[in-house]
Amino acid sequence: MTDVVRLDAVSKVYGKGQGAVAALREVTVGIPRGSFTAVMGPSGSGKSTFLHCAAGLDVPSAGSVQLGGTALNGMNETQLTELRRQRIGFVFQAFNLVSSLTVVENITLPLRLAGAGVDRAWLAEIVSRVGLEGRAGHRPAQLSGGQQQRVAIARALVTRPEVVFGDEPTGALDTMTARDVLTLLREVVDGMGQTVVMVTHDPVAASYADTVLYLADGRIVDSMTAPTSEKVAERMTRLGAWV
Ligand SMILES: Nc1ncnc2c1ncn2[C@@H]1O[C@H](COP(=O)(O)OP(=O)(O)OP(=O)(O)O)[C@@H](O)[C@H]1O
Repeated sequence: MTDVVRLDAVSKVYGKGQGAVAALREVTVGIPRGSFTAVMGPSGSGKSTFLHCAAGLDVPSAGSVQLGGTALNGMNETQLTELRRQRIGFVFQAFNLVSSLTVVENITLPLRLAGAGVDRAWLAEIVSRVGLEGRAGHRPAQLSGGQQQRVAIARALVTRPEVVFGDEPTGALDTMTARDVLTLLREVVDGMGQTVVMVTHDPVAASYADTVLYLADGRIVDSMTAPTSEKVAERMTRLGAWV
């Protein structure tokens, strides 16, 4: 499998001088196309910084990031914004839907922002895959939390991005609803060939991934394939995440 995201010796330092914080330290990793990756680690280990650097939301202090073979280094903010809009999907803990827009308007918003047309067949397929048929005209307030996150996932998929990044996508959901959303993300990988990279604190969520990357103090210190929630929890305990 080819890597859709590549980080080579990526470091990120916030601040300067005495107050400088090294949030990432020479992180090198490749994310294979069509894979589901969970990023875990103790609080402050650099998970969000990793996601932000990989997604072009933040610029590394050193090292290089590639997305689908395109180097992000040297891109200006306009180019990065365009790249994020066209080639990356995002799913956040807080859904981040526009309350005044309907389900379909929310899903197609990235296309309208990019000035692109709507492929009706593709839209119908996405709405069906995320299980929102019959809800197209609803507004977010008329939906459950799980349904709202399904809208956000559909919105992330609508541009056929190279990769979907999730920042605690199930963090605001109850256990059962979270499992439904994780099952959907798994289907997005298995059925659509999408690549998903998700930051999570939850070993159960991580167990839906193909690979778990463990960050500690800004470095990738371990990875695990075929994770189970028990193995993930045990590894996190050894990292000192929950002591
Ligand atoms: N904008 C910033 N300015 C200064 N320091 C920052 C900034 N963002 C993050 N940091 C610091 O960088 C380190 C890594 O932060 P990051 O948010 O990536 O960790 P995390 O693993 O996502 O944490 P959490 O699980 O608590 O969300 C922390 O020490 C944090 O305080």
